[in-house]
Amino acid sequence: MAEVQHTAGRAFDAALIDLDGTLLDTIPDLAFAANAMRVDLGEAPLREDVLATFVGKGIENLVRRTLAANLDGGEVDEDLMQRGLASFRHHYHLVNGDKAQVYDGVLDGLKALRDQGIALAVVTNKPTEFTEPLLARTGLAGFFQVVVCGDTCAKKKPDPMPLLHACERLGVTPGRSLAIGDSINDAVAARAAGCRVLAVPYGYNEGRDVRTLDVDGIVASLLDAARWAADPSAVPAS
Ligand SMILES: O=C(O)COP(=O)(O)O
Ligand SMILES: [Mg+2]
Repeated sequence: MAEVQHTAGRAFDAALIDLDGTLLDTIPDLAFAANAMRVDLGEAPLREDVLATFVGKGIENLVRRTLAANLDGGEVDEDLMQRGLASFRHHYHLVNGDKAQVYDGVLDGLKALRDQGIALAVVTNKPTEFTEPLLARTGLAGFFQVVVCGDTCAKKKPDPMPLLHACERLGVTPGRSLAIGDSINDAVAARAAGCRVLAVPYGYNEGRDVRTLDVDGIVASLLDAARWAADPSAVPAS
C-alpha cells in the first residue's frame, strides 16, 4: 500500500473503533456471565484469564467455547448451545457494565480524533442488545455517529462487511478510514475492507500476541492512535 499522506491535510475521514478490549475492559462482566451459565448447566467455573481468550468472535462463539472449555469450540450439542445462550444472555443482561472500565487514553483519544474532524463509529461483534446499554452506561455513546454491532450485518468481523457498512453509513471511503482494534478479527476485517488499521496491545487477541497481527502499527492507547492519525512519524508505533 502507498504511504499515508499527511502533508496535504487530514488523512482520515473516519475512525472505526472496536469495543471489547479496545474502548472497554469488559472481561469481568463477560466472565461472570459465562461462569454463571456454566454453573446453571452443572459445570464448574473457568478461570477469568482463560475466558478472556474466548472473547472476540461474538456471543455465540463465547458461549460455544465456554461450554466446550476450549478455544476451538469443539462439538457442542445444539440443545446445550440453546440453553447456554439463554442462560448467558440472562446473566449478562444483569451485570453488563457493572465492572466495565474505560481504558486509559480512551476519552482523550476520542476527543483528539473528534478535534481532527474525524467521524467516529463503533464496530463491534457484541450484539446490539448489550452494546447500546453498555455505551450509554459508560458515557461513551455520545462520541459515536454510528454503531455497528455483531447482529447489524449478515456477517461479523473478521468479515469486512461491518466496517464497510459503517463507512457507508458515515458517507466515507474505506481508504480514508482508520480501524482501531485489539484482535485478529479487527485486523483481518480491516485489511479485507481496505482500511488502515492500528492495534492496541492491552485487549484480548484470543490469547495471541498482537505483534503477530498484520496491522499498520501497534499503539499503546487510543490517544496514541489519534496522534498517529494526525502524524504517523510522531508516534512510536511498533
Ligand atoms: O463480542 C465479542 O466477541 C467481541 O466484541 P468486539 O468486536 O467489540 O471486540
Ligand atoms: Mg475487541
